[in-house]
Amino acid sequence: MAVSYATVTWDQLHRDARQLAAALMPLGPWQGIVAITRGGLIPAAIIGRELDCRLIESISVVSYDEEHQSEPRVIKMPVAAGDGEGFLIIDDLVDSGVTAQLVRRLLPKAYFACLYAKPSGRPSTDKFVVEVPQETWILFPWDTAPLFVPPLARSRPDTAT
Ligand SMILES: O=P(O)(O)OC[C@H]1O[C@H](OP(=O)(O)OP(=O)(O)O)[C@H](O)[C@@H]1O
Ligand SMILES: Nc1nc2[nH]cnc2c(=O)[nH]1
Ligand SMILES: [Mg+2]
Repeated sequence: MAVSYATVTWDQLHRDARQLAAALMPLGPWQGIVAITRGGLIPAAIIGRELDCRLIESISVVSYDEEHQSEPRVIKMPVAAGDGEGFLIIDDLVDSGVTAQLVRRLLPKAYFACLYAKPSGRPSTDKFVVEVPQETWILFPWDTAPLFVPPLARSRPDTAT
């Protein structure tokens, strides 16, 4: 279980994806992008737009049920990407690095980039934007919604901090 949570807003995610695109631009041209679903889909769309890259393939991997990790399962292969030559692999984050290692084995010539990296996953990336502590759980904009919070003066004494 995570010790703390870090919330990423849509604005922050967009800025971080554009920063990643700027770092990837001089390493191109890229023939295509492989998004790791589902978390890599929105970052891949933003990066594809910035790099003017319209060939977006996907690989579907299931690694977590909420915060519980399981053996990763590939439920759709990225057939258009061949061995990965000329392709970028994009994901939202690496945590243990297990998902990234699995996808890299399937696309050995591709370049792996993500927005956020925890220390255990960092060696499995070629590029990332922000390092996040291992015990922090990242909450993406699609994981959250604004919620009413009562004013301090109206909260029960035993719940006020
Ligand atoms: O480095 P790891 O420990 O392998 O974890 C990273 C993976 O876990 C999450 O995917 P998840 O399986 O939760 O699926 P989702 O992208 O569909 O939400 C995240 O989007 C990465 O793909
Ligand atoms: N949303 C989210 N998914 C994950 N999958 C593995 N680590 C994380 C994380 O920190 N946040
Ligand atoms: Mg994922």
